[in-house]
Amino acid sequence: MKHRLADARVHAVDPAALAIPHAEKGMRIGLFGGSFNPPHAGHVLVAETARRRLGLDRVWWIVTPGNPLKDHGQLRPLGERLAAVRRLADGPHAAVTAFEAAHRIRYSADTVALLRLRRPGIRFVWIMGADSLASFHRWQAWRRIAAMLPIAVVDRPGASLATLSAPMARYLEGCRLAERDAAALPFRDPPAWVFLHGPRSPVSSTLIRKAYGNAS
Ligand SMILES: Nc1ncnc2c1ncn2[C@@H]1O[C@H](COP(=O)(O)OP(=O)(O)OP(=O)(O)O)[C@@H](O)[C@H]1O
Ligand SMILES: O=C(O)c1ccc[n+]([C@@H]2O[C@H](COP(=O)([O-])O)[C@@H](O)[C@H]2O)c1
Repeated sequence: MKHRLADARVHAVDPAALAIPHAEKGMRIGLFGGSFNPPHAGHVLVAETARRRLGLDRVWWIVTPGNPLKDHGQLRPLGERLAAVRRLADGPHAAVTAFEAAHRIRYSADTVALLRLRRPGIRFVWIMGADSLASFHRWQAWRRIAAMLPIAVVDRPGASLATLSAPMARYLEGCRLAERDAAALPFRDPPAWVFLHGPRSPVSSTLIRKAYGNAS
């Protein structure tokens, strides 16, 4: 296999999912990174909200080998999370990938840098829930990420107020688009971001794990 293997868990992953998805020049593509441990209806709502409001051609669900800020004790194997995401995110507007593992990538800054190199001419946008906005300043090289691509933040119950006080929101204060201009975001030079309100889902992977007796 041509990919370098990150660790033994990658052996259990469909090799097709370890490749960077195909994209045509000029496409608008949302990058939706997540642990998806497990994936749920809230994720589908985020992907669909971002796709419709930003006018994206596709959303790439990037299943992380492991969020560097989270404890991995309860993390299901990559192949299992990938298969579960595939069951939820099918259709012509979705691609599901685990290419980060094949490239030994831990940090999203490296994910974005690699994609810009390997897929030039694509209008990438990073997609995240509002809780991620609140902790974005703890991500490795977060200012560099914001300088590399526009960011769309989708509202989440319990995290809405974070927009006002989060260090990222303050740092990027002058670069926030009005929500009515969301469709222009993929065409904006970074840094640029938008906060999308709309239907919200209270579901979380933590709640699901707890419901199935797999707490924390
Ligand atoms: N219900 C939701 N509403 C809005 N955004 C969400 C929701 N659930 C997850 N997200 C966003 O989806 C991305 C992936 O989230 P993740 O896979 O960590 O799910 P989670 O439910 O937050 O998991 P956990 O409870 O284990 O922390 C993150 O950007 C997160 O903010
Ligand atoms: O790069 C980082 O420092 C970093 C820190 C925390 C989270 N992330 C990424 O954020 C995405 C969402 O993670 P999660 O666990 O909240 O689903 C996923 O792609 C992670 O790799 C990235």
